[in-house]
Amino acid sequence: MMKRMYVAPSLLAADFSNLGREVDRIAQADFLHIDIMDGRFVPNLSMGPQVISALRGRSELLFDVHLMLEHPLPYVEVFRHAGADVISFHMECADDPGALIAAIKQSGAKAGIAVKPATPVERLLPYLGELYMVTVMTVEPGFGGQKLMPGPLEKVKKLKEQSPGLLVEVDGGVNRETLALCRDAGVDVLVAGTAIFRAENPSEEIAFLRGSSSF
Ligand SMILES: O=C(CO)[C@H](O)[C@H](O)COP(=O)(O)O
Ligand SMILES: [Fe+2]
Repeated sequence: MMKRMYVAPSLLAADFSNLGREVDRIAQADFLHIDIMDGRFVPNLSMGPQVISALRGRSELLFDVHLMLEHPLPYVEVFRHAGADVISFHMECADDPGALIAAIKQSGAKAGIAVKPATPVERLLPYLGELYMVTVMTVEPGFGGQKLMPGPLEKVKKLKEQSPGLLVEVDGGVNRETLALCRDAGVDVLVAGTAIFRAENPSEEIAFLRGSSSF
């Protein structure tokens, strides 16, 4: 029996002139992945809390907010208030990961940590017991539409061995072609922007990635 994976379409690849309608097109997903970029930690800017607030009334999906911010702490409460269910920050810019996890939990959200492709998984180990999710980046953060790097998938295996109950998400370049690599590594949550939002039929892509379809 194939493991059923969770699917998190990444809003970054949606048609920004029609975000409400775009969210309706992926209503049968599990999470909505929302990339927040500050132009400092990553060389790109994306969107702010207003977009999340605007979509919150339109969607019942769990909002999985991926903060690519150099200084995330002051924004935890802001994004929770806007409607985030899961808030993940980057290990590479966390002076005090314990304090960030505590702030996210205090806000009422579930806590996650994301890691860039070159960041060793060992840096996460002290925090695994406190986390709902770890996001393993399979591209350099900053842009959608890149090619998946297989190397970081080794981290997924290690994380699942250490902490079987933790949700391990992969982010970057996930599509029909790279799905098997992710599945073999033991991934729980697939982020897919381009593959889902640029598809003619996003529902079909979601079902295919999830493993509940025999396309
Ligand atoms: O965090 C991200 C980029 O920093 C995005 O979530 C990611 O790139 C998803 O887009 P795609 O599926 O098109 O690769
Ligand atoms: Fe992301």
